[in-house]
Amino acid sequence: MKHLRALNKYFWKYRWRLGFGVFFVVLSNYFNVLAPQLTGYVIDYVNHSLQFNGAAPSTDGKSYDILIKQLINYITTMSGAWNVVLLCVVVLIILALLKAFFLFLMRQTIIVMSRLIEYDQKNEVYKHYQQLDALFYKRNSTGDLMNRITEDVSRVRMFTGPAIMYVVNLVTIIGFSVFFMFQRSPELTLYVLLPLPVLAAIIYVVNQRIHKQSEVIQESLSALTTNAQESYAGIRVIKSFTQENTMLRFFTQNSEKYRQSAVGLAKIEALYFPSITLLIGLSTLLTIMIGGLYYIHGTHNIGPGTIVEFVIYVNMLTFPVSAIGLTASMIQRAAASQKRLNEFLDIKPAIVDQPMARDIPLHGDIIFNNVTMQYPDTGIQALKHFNLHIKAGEKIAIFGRTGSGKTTLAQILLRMYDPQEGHVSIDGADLREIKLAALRQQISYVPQDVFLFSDTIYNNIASGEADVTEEQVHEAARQAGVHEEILRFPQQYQTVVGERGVTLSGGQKQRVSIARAIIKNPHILLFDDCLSAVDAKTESLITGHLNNYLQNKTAIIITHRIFASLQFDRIFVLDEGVVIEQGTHEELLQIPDGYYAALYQQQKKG
Ligand SMILES: Nc1ncnc2c1ncn2[C@@H]1O[C@H](COP(=O)(O)OP(=O)(O)OP(=O)(O)O)[C@@H](O)[C@H]1O
Repeated sequence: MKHLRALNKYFWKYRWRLGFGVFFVVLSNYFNVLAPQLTGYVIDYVNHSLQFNGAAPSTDGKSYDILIKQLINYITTMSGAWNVVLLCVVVLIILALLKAFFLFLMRQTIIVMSRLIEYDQKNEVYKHYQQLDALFYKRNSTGDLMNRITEDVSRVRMFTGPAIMYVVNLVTIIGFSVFFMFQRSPELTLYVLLPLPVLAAIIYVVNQRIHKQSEVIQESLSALTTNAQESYAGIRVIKSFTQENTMLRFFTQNSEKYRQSAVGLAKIEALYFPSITLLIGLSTLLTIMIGGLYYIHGTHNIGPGTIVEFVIYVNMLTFPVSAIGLTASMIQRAAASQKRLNEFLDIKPAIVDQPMARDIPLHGDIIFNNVTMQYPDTGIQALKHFNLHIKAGEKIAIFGRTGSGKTTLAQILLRMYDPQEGHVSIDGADLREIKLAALRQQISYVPQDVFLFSDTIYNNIASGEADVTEEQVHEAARQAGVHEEILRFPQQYQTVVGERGVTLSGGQKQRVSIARAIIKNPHILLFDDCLSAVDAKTESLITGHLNNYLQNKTAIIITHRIFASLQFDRIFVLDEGVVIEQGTHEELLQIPDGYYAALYQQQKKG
């Protein structure tokens, strides 16, 4: 339950809605409990007036609510049982309407509040997800992240809405009805309420089982979501390796686990409701039996009216009491879900703005000083005492075998990870002294694994840049050598890419991604193997454009290909996290058995 304390800030925010909601529940239940008193009285009235020639029964020793008392006073001045019955029917209808009206207002306040909290909470979780660093995303599966922001938030809503409503309803209805029952006959009340402790015990035991089972269900649902999400994302691989059946088997296994636990829960719940109905039935039976005995023996001032009144009270208690279990399990599930949400919300992103961080305009004098980077989860040392100095305005290329640390270098420059040792600075400022947003806004990055949003090509290129013009988008696409191809699509720049639209080729995606980087027009550009999927002709077209575009910019181009038409000031070769060769193209070709020279010869032959 302590996990739910995280919701207090929302309850405070919506305190007026909550306060009014509780008030409406109280009012609706108040009008609800007046009905049995009036029904009891009218039965006694009819009974008495039939026996004593139209005389009203005495109310001595019987206490009624103030409103009912007023009505009874008025009734005693009336003549004719038929008129009294008619008046009582009208009053009962009015009471039912008042009850319904306040029930409506109760839902309008408490349930609406729960929807508002759900909305706020989803935004809070999403915002927090956005702030978390790359390591967090490595450690947690997408299915799990999705599950928490959807399923867990929904379960918490069941607490902030229905559960709170049921609890307030339960407390007020029990409070009101037990109060009036006690006033009427304490003995009969005790007998009628006798099955309640048994009910509470059953509810407790069953709820423990429901809670355990719910936890199992939630876990298997997470596994199932992850499983399904990976199959959709990797559908091309699955199909090309004809792994559909294997994936289906895997999904069916996970699904079977979910089915078993869900069916288990349904069985427990199936037992639960009949037992409650049985115990409530027992209360009704006790009311009629003991109330009947009192009436026969003429004791306790009990007549048929009181018996009917008690039967209505007992039935009135049926739903709220049977909802105890449901409500308790809602609260337990919400607590478990909020615990899962808190686990993520309590994670502090490792990469954050330091208090002294500033918004510095960057030109691109980049220094890696003795940088060692070890990935925390794998323990792999990707850079080892790595040194590199790139002067502002230089264009450098980085070569190296796969896994030599090239992408890691880019990740560190963007502060996706902070190195364990050493310093990285731009224009003399340590990366940690530069505001994260300022740093990332001033570096255009084209990643190795291109990602485009399911949106139009236009929006993908313009992404994030508020005031770009159409001409700028077209020019960026021209520079990236993809403008002509975009114009060939029927919808041109309005073509939707991805799941809902056209699937772009690998090379087209890379070039749209380059156009997206170019449009930012930053001083520093970081291209990670971003021309690997284009043919030689397109490559020389793009590198030709880039030669002009990159003038006066600092560019780091990570690649496995030697571009004939792109002039680099210096070239570096990495191996196992250190620089093993550096110099100009000509200098590197002079290194006997050098990696670069060998690559050049190999590509020349090709
Ligand atoms: N997020 C990560 N978590 C753990 N280990 C990683 C991570 N990213 C890379 N590594 C490891 O760090 C080493 C360097 O990887 P990196 O991606 O920097 O190589 P690379 O030179 O860019 O390779 P490629 O040319 O194939 O892209 C590799 O051994 C890799 O397995």
